[in-house]
Amino acid sequence: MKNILAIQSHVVFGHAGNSAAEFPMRRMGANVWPLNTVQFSNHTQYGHWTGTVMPAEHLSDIVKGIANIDRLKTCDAVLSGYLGSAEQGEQILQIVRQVKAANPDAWYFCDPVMGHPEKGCIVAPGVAEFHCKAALPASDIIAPNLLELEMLSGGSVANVEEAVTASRKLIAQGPKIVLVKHLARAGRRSDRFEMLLVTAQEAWHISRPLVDFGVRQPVGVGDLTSGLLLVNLLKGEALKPALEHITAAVYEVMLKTHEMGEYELQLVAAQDLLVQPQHHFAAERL
Ligand SMILES: Nc1ncnc2c1ncn2[C@@H]1O[C@H](COP(=O)(O)OP(=O)(O)O)[C@@H](O)[C@H]1O
Ligand SMILES: Cc1ncc(COP(=O)(O)O)c(C=O)c1O
Ligand SMILES: [Mg+2]
Repeated sequence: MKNILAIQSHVVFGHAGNSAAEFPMRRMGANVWPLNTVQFSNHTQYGHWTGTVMPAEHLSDIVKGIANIDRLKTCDAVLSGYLGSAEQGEQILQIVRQVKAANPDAWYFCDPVMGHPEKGCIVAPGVAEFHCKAALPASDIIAPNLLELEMLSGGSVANVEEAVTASRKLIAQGPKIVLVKHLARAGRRSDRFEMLLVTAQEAWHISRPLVDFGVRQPVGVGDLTSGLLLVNLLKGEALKPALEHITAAVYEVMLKTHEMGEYELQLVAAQDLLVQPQHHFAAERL
């Protein structure tokens, strides 16, 4: 079994951060150690929420406890996502160093959640800068959406070719794998949801149909996508089948959510489809 220390948000109602990724990662066969950066009532795209941002030291305190029972060496990957403060970022990098000292084969998978004010994804000040300056060079795998890719690479990205070039710019600074989770306006077609998986040698493009949710798009899709990719790669899947699986798995969740007329991702209802999707989308090598 692979063990993932998952450091991101927790929402009590609904699905975002660990509340979107923890169950699917377990359902895919990985052990998850959820370490929550915040505990909120609900995700921020409702416009208001209650709850607490964990003090930055809380993160290292918990990891110290795991080190004290000598289990840190069994950690195969650190996954980070939505942070409650920029100070938490510094603690996470310290934790990554500590995990890698205990297990030199462990990976750091960074989902650089930077916020999206127009969509209502609210992130604390300094978090975007933390991802650009500190998390990017420390990561082994990074999974930006289009806006995050532009912020990380320091330039605009208008099409697939530019997205590959921007991803390789990131690779030159640290990570070995870049997942562009949503090509959005830089994609080939506006009626499809497209992603890219890029390494120094390879680039894969994939697309799935858009499900019509109107203006109320489900949240937590990125967190689900990142978690599923990490599990696939930890299981030793090659890039192409890993990308194909996560594309179909997330599509099944979107379809189920739409079919049930819900706003929150229907992860429990779609759990079997998530592991064995009925749809298949073929990735194309660029
Ligand atoms: N098949 C699909 N049909 C319609 N919308 C989708 C589909 N897959 C993902 N989405 C939506 O696309 C958006 C992706 O958000 P974006 O900010 O680009 O990435 P991330 O979730 O990583 O932050 C989300 O609003 C999500 O609900
Ligand atoms: C608490 C929380 N965590 C995580 C996210 C990230 O969600 P997504 O996967 O859609 O980027 C959000 C987005 O609003 C959020 O409010
Ligand atoms: Mg995101």
